[in-house]
Amino acid sequence: MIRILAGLVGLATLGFAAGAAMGPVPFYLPVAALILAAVLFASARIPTVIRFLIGLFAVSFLLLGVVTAAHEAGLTPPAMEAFLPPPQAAIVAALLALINYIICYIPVVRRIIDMVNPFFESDDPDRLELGYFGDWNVRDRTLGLGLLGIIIILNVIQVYMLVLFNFWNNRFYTALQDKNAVSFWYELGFFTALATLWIIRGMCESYLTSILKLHWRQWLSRRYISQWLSDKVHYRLALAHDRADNPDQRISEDINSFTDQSFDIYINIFVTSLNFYAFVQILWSISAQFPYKIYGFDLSNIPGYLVWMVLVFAVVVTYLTHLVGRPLVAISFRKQKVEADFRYNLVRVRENAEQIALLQGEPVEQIGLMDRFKAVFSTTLALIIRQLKLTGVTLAYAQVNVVLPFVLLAPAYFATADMKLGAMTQAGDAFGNVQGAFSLFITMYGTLAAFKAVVNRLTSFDTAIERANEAKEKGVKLATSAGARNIEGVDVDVDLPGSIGLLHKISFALRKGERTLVTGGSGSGKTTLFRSIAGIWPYGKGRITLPQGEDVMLLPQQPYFPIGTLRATLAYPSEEKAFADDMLIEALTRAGLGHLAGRLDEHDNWSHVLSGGEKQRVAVVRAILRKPVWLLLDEATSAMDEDSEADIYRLLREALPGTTIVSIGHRSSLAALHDRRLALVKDDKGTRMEEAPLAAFGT
Ligand SMILES: Nc1ncnc2c1ncn2[C@@H]1O[C@H](COP(=O)(O)OP(=O)(O)OP(=O)(O)O)[C@@H](O)[C@H]1O
Repeated sequence: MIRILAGLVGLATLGFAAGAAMGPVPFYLPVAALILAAVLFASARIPTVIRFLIGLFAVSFLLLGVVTAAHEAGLTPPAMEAFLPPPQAAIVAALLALINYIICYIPVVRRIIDMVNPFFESDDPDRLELGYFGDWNVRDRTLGLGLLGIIIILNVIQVYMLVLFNFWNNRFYTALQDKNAVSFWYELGFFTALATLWIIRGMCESYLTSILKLHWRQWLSRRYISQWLSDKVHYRLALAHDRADNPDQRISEDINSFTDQSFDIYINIFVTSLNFYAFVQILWSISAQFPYKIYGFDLSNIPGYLVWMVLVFAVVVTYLTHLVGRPLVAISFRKQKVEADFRYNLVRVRENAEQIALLQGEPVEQIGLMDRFKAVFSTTLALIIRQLKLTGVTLAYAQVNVVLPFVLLAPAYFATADMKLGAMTQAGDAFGNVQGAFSLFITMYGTLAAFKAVVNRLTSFDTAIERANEAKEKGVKLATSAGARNIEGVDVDVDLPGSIGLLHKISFALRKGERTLVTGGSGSGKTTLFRSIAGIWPYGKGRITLPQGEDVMLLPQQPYFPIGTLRATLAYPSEEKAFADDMLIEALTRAGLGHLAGRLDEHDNWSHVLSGGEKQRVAVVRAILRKPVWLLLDEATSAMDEDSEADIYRLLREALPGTTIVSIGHRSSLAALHDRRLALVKDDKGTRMEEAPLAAFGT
């Protein structure tokens, strides 16, 4: 597509060049067309979203260029005269394409574009809600680029309308000054029509922008959530907690801010550039009408002196703003972190309400929470103070700007008898718009600083996810073998985070069909060894071989409960409706939870409702429903009395005859429920795993 456009612009170059050679077409048109054609050819390799914008500007260039050339050649009807675009508008379109191309090569901007781009390339299906115009099934790429294009066009219309307002300003005040009632009422009618269009345009832009941001956020959230949850990345991130604090906040808030701000910043800069172009011409052309003498030297002898004055003023203030505002990026970054820490700790109190109440831990929780809040307080204070300084600079700048145009224009106004008030107000308006464009950096400093912090948090999250993915390759290797019957480990090292050794060169075989009890002192590494067998522990080396295609299920001491219906809790991690009612009820009854059979569709936080023993029975129900080939029980019956524990083991043997059970446990009564024991034994040389007599356990 972009190559076809490049070809068209190439053809236009020839056409404009011929026109210029014959006279009427201005020389800058073929020059701009040639540069644009080169940009389009080179654009094949840049991100889609920017290529699309360049394409959009190239189409605008072609349209404006043809209109301009036709006008210069005297081919446009006189009735169209008032509506023709200004002669250099085509150049601005070409320039915008060039600028968009160049920014791709600024490293920090490129990093942001690379984060923005994937949505605009995505083939994911989506649904666009357009109110009265119905709902449409579209790909995200079509939705993103389509809405972006419309919003850009709406913004061009906005700038065009601002120029119309500027000229209206002159006519309106002149009519007032001349006490010309007819002209006054006519201009008021013109204003009403323009203002109506302004409102409709604004509403369309606001709606479409919000819809685009919302869909983009949805897409990004889906992508980050899937990366975070895939391949146990979330678990490895939690283990290496220094890498990316509070992933929840990055996914919920940072993505929201990113989609919100990156779009606003781009549109803001785009509109400001157009504004700048439109009004700098007006200000430039009227500079000569406003003589300004300093020590006898008339400044209006300098072409466009008003523009230069605004520029010098803005450069000085921009530099000052940068000096004052620079630390904002780091402070904003820290603020996001401490806010998330504070919120997370509040959630932890809510989640562990019972434990805290039983231990009467409220005072210490309060101290802990207020400590967290202290960090929020001091960071917010640092932010307030920094923003105060920045606000001082921007407010002072804004106030000076109120009077500056008049200070510069007044001497000429008073000295020139026939100068109208309208000319003065139009110049003041143009002055304000140009200075607004120059001071974009100043007014947006706070937003840019916050945005940079958000970009940093998302990129460091990306890096952390990448590292967590790399860590997947580390740790004990799990190999599956078609010929294997048992789970076997040979010379396995299991480490703790920070390369601290836990188990060194241990070898073991968990034999199919044989109930094995793994024992060892507290903290000897039994659970961590189970994590390695389950394939989630990323620290260590060696190889554990498992029989191919055989499901391994691990039941921890404290099972996880999602918030939802009891049915969903029992089926977890399968779909809520994965099991028929009679299967669920039978499993519940066999596990001693028959009293819950009527509550399958009750929605609750079941981990707070059920007793410790009941929770462990629910985990057993899950195992019965899933029927794994290997069932690893990590103190999974510790909350039950010895008789209940024996019942549960009997149930597992009956309900899962093809399942091999391997348990970790401390109770001597477990000996009778197993066929064999492996013990982790610690001595001066480290911890080793050895065969141990069952009878000797617990004595
Ligand atoms: N995520 C972790 N980060 C750092 N150290 C850990 C982590 N998990 C476990 N450890 C440490 O590894 C050691 C072994 O822990 P593990 O839970 O495997 O022991 P265990 O034999 O199952 O103990 P217990 O019988 O008391 O349950 C302990 O010293 C523990 O502090």
